[in-house]
Amino acid sequence: MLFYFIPKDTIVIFIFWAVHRDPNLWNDPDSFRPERFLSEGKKVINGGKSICPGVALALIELFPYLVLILKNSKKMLKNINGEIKPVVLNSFQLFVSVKRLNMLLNVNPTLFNIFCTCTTVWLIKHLFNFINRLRKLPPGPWGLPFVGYLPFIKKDAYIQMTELAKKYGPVFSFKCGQFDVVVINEVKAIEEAFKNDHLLARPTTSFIPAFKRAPSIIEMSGEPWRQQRRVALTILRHVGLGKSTLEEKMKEEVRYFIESLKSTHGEKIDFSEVIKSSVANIISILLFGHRFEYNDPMGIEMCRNVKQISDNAEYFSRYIFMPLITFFVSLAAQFNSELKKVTINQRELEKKITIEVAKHKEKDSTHEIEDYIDGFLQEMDKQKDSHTSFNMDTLRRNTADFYSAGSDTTTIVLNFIMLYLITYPEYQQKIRDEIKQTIGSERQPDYADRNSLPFTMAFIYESLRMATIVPLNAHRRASQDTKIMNFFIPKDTIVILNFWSVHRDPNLWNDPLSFKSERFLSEDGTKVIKSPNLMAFSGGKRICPGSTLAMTKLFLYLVSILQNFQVSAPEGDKISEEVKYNLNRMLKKPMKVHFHV
Ligand code: HEM
Repeated sequence: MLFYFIPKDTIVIFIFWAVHRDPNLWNDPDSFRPERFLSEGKKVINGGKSICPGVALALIELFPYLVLILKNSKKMLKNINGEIKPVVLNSFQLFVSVKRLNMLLNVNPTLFNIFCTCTTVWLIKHLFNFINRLRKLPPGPWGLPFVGYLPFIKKDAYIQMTELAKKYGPVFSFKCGQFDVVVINEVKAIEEAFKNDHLLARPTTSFIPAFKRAPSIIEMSGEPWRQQRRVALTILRHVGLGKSTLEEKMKEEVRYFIESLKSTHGEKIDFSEVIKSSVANIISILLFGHRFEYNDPMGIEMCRNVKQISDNAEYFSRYIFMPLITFFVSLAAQFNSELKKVTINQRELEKKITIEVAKHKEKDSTHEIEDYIDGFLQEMDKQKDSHTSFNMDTLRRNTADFYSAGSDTTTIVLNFIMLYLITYPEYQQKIRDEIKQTIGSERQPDYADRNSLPFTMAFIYESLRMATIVPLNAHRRASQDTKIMNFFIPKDTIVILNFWSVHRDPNLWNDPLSFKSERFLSEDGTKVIKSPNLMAFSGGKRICPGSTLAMTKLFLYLVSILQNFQVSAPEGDKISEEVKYNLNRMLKKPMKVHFHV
């Protein structure tokens, strides 16, 4: 520094006094003159990396005290000999001044003392926690008092988080509302998080404030979540998940869908509208034991409810960080149209599920388990404990969650797949050729055909990477103090896994912004390679339980569509690639598509 050598471990003392009294820096440095800070003044607070972490808070706390005292100070300072005198207050004098203020305000002195003591204790505790938190947590951006970084979170939060990771490193943190939030980016850190059992819990808030009292399987934590997930997977496997019996029913559904496309005779249609009822039917079979005709009002209404929830859930990304204001948010629902629509549609969806549950309860008690509702009702009979989470509320909420998660996500990905087929016609042709050579045009595809359709599978993987429809995962919560990459994560911190940062990482993918199916193929193009860096369904013990079902659906729909049709945008139309991000990342505008035989 300034050409002086400072050996390692030397104790370094900064003499701020010398700077603050330097006549070369301050005109008349011994005089008290606030004006010097009004225009080209100098800073009096130490800067650099070791800046006191309490600066912001210290300023916030000093400001109201100063204003409060000076609001009433004229009398106080004049008291001595009738003229205003400059005073320097140390903390004791400040305390005495506050007491004098009490006299001036004419408040009960005991109450006033209690108030001042409580406020001081609260401020000291707050300051202590604040500094302690800063010392322990991973680095990250500053926010405002109380709300933290919340007001600065942008609509495309996943892009913002990826940018922040470039500045602060793969594990960074910020305060958001009442919570500390840790964002985990990059493949190594996320893989470590997948293996960490202390990061399996969810935030204590509900997706929708009005439904807070009965959490669903997606919202649950700890033992109730473990039990619900184990029982749900057992029932779903029992009724066909991952078995050929369900695949046959799925193929039947795909046949109905292809027939409905044929009946359009090449007219342009809104693909997102027609696909959603068919995709929802597959999860309906698992949950309710039956599908709905495409013109059945109940099926149409349920799909509409899910779409409305998904389209209006933008408020959620902000609300989740402020559970303390749940009550006010619930009240605000009367006025907030987005939250109101989500609440109303969730209620309507659950009402229809209640009707299905009632029909199931009428069945003969000795019947076979045919679907999720049957299995859950039977589990309720077994679990008589009054604290059990196997009750009617949870049944209704879980069924709604499975119905939404099982239909909306797959529909969103299929919309992206249509977009990529139209945008890259050379890929569309390559898939069609692959189908022609292996399956032909007569036989309906099975999921087992994926082994002889490597390019088609590579196209699906690349679509999942490019679309990354759940870029910031469903938020997790640290159930215990823990560490990731040696960074401390305190209990109850909200933990966000940033899959977008992995799927766009140039160190993992060559030219990550371009759509290139070949990246998932072996060099000779004969084998598909499923990269561990593709995290579309998350990972670890809380991985999406519907991943195999989703992959089967994506494969069967894509192959059946291209076996029967050529897909294109209507002449003169440019399909919009604009996306929006609510709970999921999805295409913003409906897509009109031509299906030519
Ligand atoms: C392409 C389609 C899909 C994608 C991209 C997807 C993605 C995800 C992701 C990222 C999670 C969060 C996991 C975590 O917390 O780490 C999740 C959870 C979940 N998914 Fe999926 N999913 C899809 C399809 C499905 C389907 C078809 C079902 C129906 C069975 C389903 C049911 C669920 C459920 C119930 C959860 C909550 C699991 C829990 O909290 O334990 N998903 N999904």
